[in-house]
Amino acid sequence: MEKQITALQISHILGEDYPRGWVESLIEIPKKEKFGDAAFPCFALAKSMRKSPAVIAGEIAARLKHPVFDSVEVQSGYINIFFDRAFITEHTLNQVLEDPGAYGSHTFGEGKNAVFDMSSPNIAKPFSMGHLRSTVIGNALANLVEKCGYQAVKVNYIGDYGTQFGKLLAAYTRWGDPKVVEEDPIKELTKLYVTFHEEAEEEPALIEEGREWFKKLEAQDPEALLLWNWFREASLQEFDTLYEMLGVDFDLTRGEAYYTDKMEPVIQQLEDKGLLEKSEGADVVQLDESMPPCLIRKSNGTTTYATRDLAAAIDRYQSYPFEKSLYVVGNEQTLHFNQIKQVLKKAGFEWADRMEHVSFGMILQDGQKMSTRKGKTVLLEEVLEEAVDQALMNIKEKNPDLMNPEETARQVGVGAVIFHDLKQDRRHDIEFSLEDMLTFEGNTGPYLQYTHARACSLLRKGGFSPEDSKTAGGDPESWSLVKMMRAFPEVTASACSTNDPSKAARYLLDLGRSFNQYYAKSKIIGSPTQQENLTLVYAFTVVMKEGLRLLGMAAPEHM
Ligand SMILES: NC(=[NH2+])NCCC[C@H](N)C(=O)O
Repeated sequence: MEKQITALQISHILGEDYPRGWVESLIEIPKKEKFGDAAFPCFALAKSMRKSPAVIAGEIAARLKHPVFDSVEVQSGYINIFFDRAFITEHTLNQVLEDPGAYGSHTFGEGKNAVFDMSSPNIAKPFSMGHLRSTVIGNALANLVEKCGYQAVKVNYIGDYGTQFGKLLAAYTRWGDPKVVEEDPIKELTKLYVTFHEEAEEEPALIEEGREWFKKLEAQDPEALLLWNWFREASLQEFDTLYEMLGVDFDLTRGEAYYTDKMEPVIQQLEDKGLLEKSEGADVVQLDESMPPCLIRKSNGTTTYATRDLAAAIDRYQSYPFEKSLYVVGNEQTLHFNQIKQVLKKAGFEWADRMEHVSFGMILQDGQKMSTRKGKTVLLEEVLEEAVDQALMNIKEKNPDLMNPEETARQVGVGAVIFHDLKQDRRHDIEFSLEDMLTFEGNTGPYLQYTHARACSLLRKGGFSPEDSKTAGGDPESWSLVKMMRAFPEVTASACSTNDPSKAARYLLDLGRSFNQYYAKSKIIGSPTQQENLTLVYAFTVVMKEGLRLLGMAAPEHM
C-alpha cells in the first residue's frame, strides 16, 4: 500500500507524462535498512528531463510529503524513503486483528466461479506422485481463489474409462481371483494389468480380446458393467484414505465415464460446424501448424481421451459458467490441453480462453522419475506414512512431554510433504527427499509449523488474550516483521492471479524468518512493552496460521 502511495506522490510531482503505474514499476524495496523502506531510482528520467539523476532526485525529494513518510533522503540518484514506523505498525496490527481470519482476503473474485480439474487419478492403478502434485497444488490454488472471493469448484476427474479397462476386464476374466482383488484391489488389479501386457507379447490375440471387452463396456453389457463398477468403487475407497490423510475434499467426483452419453452431441456439433475431417478412417479436427490434429473418433468407432475432455469442458461451462477453468495436470499433457482449447475455440466457444493448463513437473528420485510401473512401485500411502513416522520421531525427541503426539505427527508429516511440493516453482521437476522435507531448520513445512508453535507458546507464557491487544507503541525491533505481515494481502492476490502457490509458500518462509529474527533480538516477555510485543506475536500467529491453511497445512499450537 505504501508503495502505491509513494508512486502516486512521485507521479503527481512529475506530472502526467509519468503515470503512477510506470513510477510504481520502478520503485524498489531495498534489502538494506539504511536505504529506506522504498527507493526510487531517477536514472530513467535523466534523458527526458535533461538533468542528472542526482539533481532530479533532489528536486522530487524536496516536494515529497505524506503522513506515512517519516523522512526522505537522496543518495546518488536514488530517493530513499523511510516510512513512519509507529503509524504503519499500528495500522497493520489493527488490520490483522480486526477480523483475523479475513486478513489478506480480497473481493475481486466475488460472483465468479473458478473450476479446478485436480487430482484425477486412474482407477485400478496406484495413485502416482503426479496425482499427489495435482491434488496438493489444486487444493492450495482453490483455497487461494476462495481467499480472493471466487467460488471454487473442485472436480476430481478420475480416469475410469478407455481401452485400458477392456484390457483389465480381459485380464481379470482370465486370471483374476475375486478374493485377492477384494483384499488389496489396486495392487491386484495393477498386477493383472501388467500380466496382460506381458502375456500379450506372447499371444497377440489378447489385444483383440481387450478390445472386445471395451466394446462390451461401451455397450453397457451387464457383466462388464458389474466388474467395472466394482473396480471403480474399490479404487475410490483406497483413494479416499489418501484424501483424508491429506485433508483434501472435492465438490464433485466425476470421471471420464460420466461423459459416455455426452460425447455424441459434441461430435455432432463439430460435424455441423464443418470441423470434422476423415483421416485414415478416423474423425479428426485439424488445428494450426503448431500441433497435430485432434483425434475425436478412432477408425474402430471408439471415442478418445480428448473427446471426453471436450464434453467435460462444455458440461462444466454449462453447470458452472466459469471465469477460469484450471486443469492441474502434469507437463506431459500440455499438447493435449492446447488441442482441446483450440478445438473449442474453433467450435466458437469464446470461453475456451478462460481455460488454463496449470502444469507441473515430475517428482524425481535420484534424478529419475518416481515410477509406479512394473517393479518400481512407490506407493504414496507408504510415503506419507513414512513421513508421519519420521515426524513422530523428531517430535518426541524435541518435546517428549507433548500431549497427543500422533495427531501432531500426522499434521507435521503430511504438511512436510505438501510444503516441499508447494515451495518450488510448480513447472520444475522436484527431487524427493524425506530427510530434506522433515528437518525443523531450513526451508521446510515443519520449520514453519514449529515457528508458529513457538509463538503460541510465548503467548501462553505471557498469559496473552486477544481482548487485551495493544496495537500502538510497539517495539522498534519489530519493523521487519511488521512489514512482512503487511505484505500478506499482496501475496495472496498475486499467488491467486498467477496460479502460483509457491509465492505464498516462499512468503511464509520469509515471514517465519522475520519472526525468528525478532524473537532472537527482543526480550518479548518481561519488557516494559510486553503487552504490545505479545500483540505483535499474536498477529504473527494469525497470519502464519492463515497462510498455512491456504496451502492446505495445519498449524498445531504445541509441537
Ligand atoms: N481433464 C483431464 N484430462 N484431467 C487430467 C486427467 C489425468 C489422467 N487421469 C491421468 O492420470 O493422466
